[in-house]
Amino acid sequence: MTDPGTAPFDAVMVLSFGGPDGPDDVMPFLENVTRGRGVPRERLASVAEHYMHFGGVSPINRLNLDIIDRLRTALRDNAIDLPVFFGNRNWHPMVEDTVVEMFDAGHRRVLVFPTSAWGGYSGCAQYHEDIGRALSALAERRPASVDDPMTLRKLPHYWDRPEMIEAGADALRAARERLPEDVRSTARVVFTAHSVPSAADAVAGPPAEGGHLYSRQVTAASAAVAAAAGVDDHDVVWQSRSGPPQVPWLEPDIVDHLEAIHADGAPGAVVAPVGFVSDHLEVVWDLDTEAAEKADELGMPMARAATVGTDPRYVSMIVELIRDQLAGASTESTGMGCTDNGRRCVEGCCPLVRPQRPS
Ligand SMILES: CC1=C(CCC(=O)O)c2cc3nc(cc4[nH]c(cc5[nH]c(cc1n2)c(C)c5CCC(=O)O)c(CCC(=O)O)c4C)C(CCC(=O)O)=C3C
Ligand SMILES: [Fe+2]
Repeated sequence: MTDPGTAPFDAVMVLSFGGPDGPDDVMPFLENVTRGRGVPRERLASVAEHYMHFGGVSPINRLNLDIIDRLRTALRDNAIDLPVFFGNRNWHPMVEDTVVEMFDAGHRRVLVFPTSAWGGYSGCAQYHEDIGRALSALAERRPASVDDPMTLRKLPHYWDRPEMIEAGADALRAARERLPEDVRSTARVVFTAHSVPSAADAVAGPPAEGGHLYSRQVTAASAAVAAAAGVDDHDVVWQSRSGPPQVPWLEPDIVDHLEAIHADGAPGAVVAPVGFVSDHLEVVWDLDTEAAEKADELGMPMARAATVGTDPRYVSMIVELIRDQLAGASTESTGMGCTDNGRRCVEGCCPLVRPQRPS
């Protein structure tokens, strides 16, 4: 038998968040997402409403299937003969089922591409946990896997890859071109990413680095995209906060921020969703609906930049990440976020912080 530590990789799994495929899926999906994590009932009901505006269907599954389709083509074009599987944290196909399916098909060394580019609990550690949970399910459902184990290697954070920065910069320029001509050069450029509890961000990253890994990465990605697009000045804001209102999350919120820059005299805004790779619900609801309505109400022209997932460079980047591994990269040499079988990147990094309710 080949040593499982050195055998070549034999499959790829795209690991994502998941989303409902119809109205009956919405509540069970939301219950999976929150799994006992202090999200108030009212917030769930209002998020369910957002999904219901789109017939109870999140665009995320279709968008991921499209990325997978293009990835299969790109692997074939690069003579990389690896099948691509799909698994999710919160909705079907569930990662637990996909890992059993891969095992049954004979795969033992799998590269896992997460649809989050980031560090932090929600962007990285929780994907490691998904892998760990799927391996526990495998051990229960396929006892033979204990003696014939699988290795699932999560690929590293990729927010800083040149393909991401260049695709983001082109999307930003294209959005600016869609604004009325008289505000194009003076519109405020605003980058946005998913908010997280401030306490979670404070402990994100290797303990020795002083935390805030996620917000530091989002800030650095925004600066790099702005520079590549020739933008001198920009803001970084947050969106889609959840949790009880008394618990602090990263601020300012995009909608409040539009009011603030309008009051400050901004003649228009370009909103760039740097935190997301595709136009899933957080983008089409929180930006294209809520933020766009606010901009309308203020009479301030706003253009939303495309997410990078549709850019061919996104899929080229995935191929490069895979190629590095096929060339023998180790988890240590690969960069932060890359570990096997759900291990944390660094001892004690990115712990789950339970929301503290004020006493
Ligand atoms: C950092 C981050 C990313 C980016 C990294 C990544 O891409 O992974 C992200 C992505 C996404 N978040 C998404 C949806 C939701 N996030 C929620 C809740 C939460 N997100 C959080 C953080 C993040 N989330 C946090 C700290 C919570 C609080 C509760 C908890 O700790 O779990 C809830 C529950 C209801 C609510 O509270 O809003 C929903 C429905 C969708 C799918 C949209 C679709 O269906 O198209 C996607 C891609
Ligand atoms: Fe989220």
